Amino acid sequence: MIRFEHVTKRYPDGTVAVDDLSFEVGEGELVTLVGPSGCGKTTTMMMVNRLIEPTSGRIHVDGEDISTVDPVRLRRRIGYVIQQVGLFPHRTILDNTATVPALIGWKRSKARARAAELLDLVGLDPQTYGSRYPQQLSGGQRQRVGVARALAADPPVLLMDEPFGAVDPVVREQLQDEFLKMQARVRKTVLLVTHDIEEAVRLGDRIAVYGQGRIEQFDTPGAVLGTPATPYVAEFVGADRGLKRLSVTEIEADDLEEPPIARVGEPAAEAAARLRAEGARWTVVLDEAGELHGWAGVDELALAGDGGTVGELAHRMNSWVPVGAPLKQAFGVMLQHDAGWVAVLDGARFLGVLTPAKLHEALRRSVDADAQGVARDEVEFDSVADA
Ligand SMILES: Nc1ncnc2c1ncn2[C@@H]1O[C@H](COP(=O)(O)OP(=O)(O)OP(=O)(O)O)[C@@H](O)[C@H]1O
Repeated sequence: MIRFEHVTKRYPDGTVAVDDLSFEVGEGELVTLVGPSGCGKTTTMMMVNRLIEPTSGRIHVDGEDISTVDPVRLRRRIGYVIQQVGLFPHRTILDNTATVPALIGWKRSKARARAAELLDLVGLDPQTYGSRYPQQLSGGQRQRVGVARALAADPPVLLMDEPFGAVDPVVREQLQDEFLKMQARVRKTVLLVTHDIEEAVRLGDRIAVYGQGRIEQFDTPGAVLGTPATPYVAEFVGADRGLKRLSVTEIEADDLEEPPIARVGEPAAEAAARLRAEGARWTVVLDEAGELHGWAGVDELALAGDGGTVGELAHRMNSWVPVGAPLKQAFGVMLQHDAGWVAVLDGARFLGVLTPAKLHEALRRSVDADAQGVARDEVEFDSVADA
């Protein structure tokens, strides 16, 4: 459906962005182009709709050599989704979505009916969102409109350049899921650019892993992850394997540290003196049942004077996760709340805290356990703290 034959692109300054590239995307197939910044992915994609012309080689779309096709006519057959979305700010969502059908001369009522259908397809109720303007939508919703608009003229081919790049990871996963469901229905021939191997693996029927201007491996996700064709691919995929492991390694009670603890009913000044003697600067605050109440700074407790209790001075603790949650969740919470540690709870009961050092240790244990074929708690491990 899309075929590259010995395609090279040399920019006027001499940069060879794409070097003798040959590959094919089958009809209804979704191929992801993945690789580091500057390796030529976007250049590859933009040659398909002739926003960039190759220096040499041929590109066929649907059996036709595209250098012989009028670019405007060509682009009607090719939907294009980009990260910045590029919606018209003064047009409603419905009109934005109907842009292409209107351009190619559909009647206004037909174009709008089609736009409503597509908004529905990407999970936006046209009654609710159709009359809004782009700035009245969230980033994720705008991305969906971008996809709906690209599909409006029902093109057989879809080019997507980092289509989910501008949204947070949670919304991103949602959009990816929805897109996959939609693709199962509409079966477009899709070329999707991403720098994220996880996204490439999730979405692609096949993946093209780019090195500098060339494809290092073009295969199914399983083959790319399982049997990387070159050391470069192994490294590219491997760097991310550790991160993927964060998603599958659960927090265990053994991973936790015991922080300084104060009880809600304890007089603040007394607690401060005790904690200072231990060298602590902050404390976790628990109630009588051992449940998490919050945290407090030792200096704040010291300033409270007579009569104040720890409970009165405690702050609410937002950075916590349940035991058994993946390490990735703990890491996410740490970043979200800019916290140096997260509390780990079993139900409401406080178990301990996970620090970045402990998180790293748990991750290494999990990797070593796999390598040695043993359980995680059997791994002999020299931590940095022991050195
Ligand atoms: N108009 C241009 N003139 C000269 N060099 C260019 C031009 N456009 C891109 N390049 C260069 O071509 C190479 C490939 O760029 P391209 O945008 O295709 O990479 P990419 O893999 O899509 O990167 P990213 O993920 O950062 O978007 C880069 O070295 C880039 O600097």
